[in-house]
Amino acid sequence: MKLETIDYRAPDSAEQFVKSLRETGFGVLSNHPISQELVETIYQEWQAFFNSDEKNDYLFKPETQDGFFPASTSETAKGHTVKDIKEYFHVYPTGRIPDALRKNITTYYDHANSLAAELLTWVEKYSPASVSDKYSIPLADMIDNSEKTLLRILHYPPMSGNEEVGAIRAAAHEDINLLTVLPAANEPGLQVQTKDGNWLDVPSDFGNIIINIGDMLQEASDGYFPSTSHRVINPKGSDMSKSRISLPLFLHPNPDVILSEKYTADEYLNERLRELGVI
Ligand SMILES: O=C(O)CCC(=O)C(=O)O
Ligand SMILES: [Fe+2]
Repeated sequence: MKLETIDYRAPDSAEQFVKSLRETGFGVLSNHPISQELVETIYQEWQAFFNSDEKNDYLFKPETQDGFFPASTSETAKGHTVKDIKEYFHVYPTGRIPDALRKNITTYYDHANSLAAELLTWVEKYSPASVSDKYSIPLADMIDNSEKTLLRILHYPPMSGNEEVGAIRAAAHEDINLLTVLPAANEPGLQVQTKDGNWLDVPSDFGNIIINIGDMLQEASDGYFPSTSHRVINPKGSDMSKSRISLPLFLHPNPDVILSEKYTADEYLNERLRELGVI
């Protein structure tokens, strides 16, 4: 298996993109409309924020899940026992955001959401009728003005050498949401698991946008679109002294959206958050 980078502006980009999602759970787009300059500025601004003590003024609230999640309370991926080596901040439209960082991050949130809605129309268009018949409403409408869509700014600190044995930056996991939209991070490390169980580097050329399927789209498509396991491995050699910043946007439907015969979006999310032990 290989992950091909798809030119967003190519005449057959939609079809190729959905084919890649179906076969690998991932799609990589170049030449897309998200400003790389904006992404770079965000990486710089948030690196400074994570390096400062100000982050501690924004400790996350369990009820709303917005704010700063320190490394000490960071996630343990489903099925794992060791915490990931990361800290992060959750941006929601109604959540807390430091004033100085608000403008760029909310601009990015809006732009990435617009791209995401377009990509969901691509997924819908190239879903076989037997699959799209199962969608309760058009996929793009599911996320329209959703306050549940989450932008996570992740900081993987330099390796100290004192990490817990077996800990990695992000242990293998699947995302909970419909699709995840992720600009290539400022350092490599993201890998996707192939059907035969091997780990493959996701092309991380700066400027690419990486999209992956989450469990909610897998549920809504009755398994046609696979939610693929991915992870972020630790750097080696001189890269150990470098931080890594990444910016996944997790597309969440409005809570009342019917995902499948079994679940609304809200029921599905709560079940998963309970399993993770964060609510
Ligand atoms: O940092 C990355 O590149 C990916 C992060 C990720 O998979 C996640 O937070 O769900
Ligand atoms: Fe993920």
